[in-house]
Amino acid sequence: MIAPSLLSADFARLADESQRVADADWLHFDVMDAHFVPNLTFGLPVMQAVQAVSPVPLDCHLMIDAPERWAPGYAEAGARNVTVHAEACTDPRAVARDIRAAGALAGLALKPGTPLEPYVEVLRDFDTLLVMTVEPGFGGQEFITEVLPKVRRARELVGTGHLQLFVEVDGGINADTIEQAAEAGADVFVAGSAVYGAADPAEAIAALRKRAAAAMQG
Ligand SMILES: O=C(CO)[C@H](O)[C@H](O)COP(=O)(O)O
Ligand SMILES: [Fe+2]
Repeated sequence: MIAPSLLSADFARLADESQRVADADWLHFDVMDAHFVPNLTFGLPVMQAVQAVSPVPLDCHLMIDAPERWAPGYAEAGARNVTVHAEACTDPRAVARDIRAAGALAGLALKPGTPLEPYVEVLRDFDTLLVMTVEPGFGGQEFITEVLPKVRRARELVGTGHLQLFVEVDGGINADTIEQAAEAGADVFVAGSAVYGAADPAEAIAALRKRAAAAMQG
């Protein structure tokens, strides 16, 4: 699945920008609070406004402190998937339960330096694992190749049936890096600048999808 990130869209035209990626699978919505990450974007009221007009289901990535307080609201508003950061949660299982009870898929995100192993059992209660391939906070950064073993390990755990979840990668995904991520086992690809920075976002999505599918078959 390809999930363009609105972080790289024109914030003054969010309705149009969601229409421009109507062929995408999920529309990635990066919530930043200037505490968990050193940047501030948008929150629940803006998400509700986008949700009302978007032709694509929303994938909310909450880069915020105290996600337990806010995550269920995004699910209640109609998000398809709501992801919280492991580093910000005191009880990730409880957050997953609340997100699912409110009707969305539940995701757990790991920063590049956060290991997977301590979260393997917790992830049995989640639907999505978001592996950050840049330090969270900004779009347009370079893909961190060193994170790929974490993607491989997650795919292995899904392959053996220990986990059942989407393996999503976020940060620095473009026509080149998407192949490495797909080969390592990712199946959801967030792309901000590679989609919204392209002259034709629909074409960019199709090209990314094609490259990922070819790499996955290989
Ligand atoms: O979570 C994020 C940053 O914290 C964004 O989703 C991500 O950076 C997408 O932007 P790009 O594809 O330009 O790297
Ligand atoms: Fe994100």
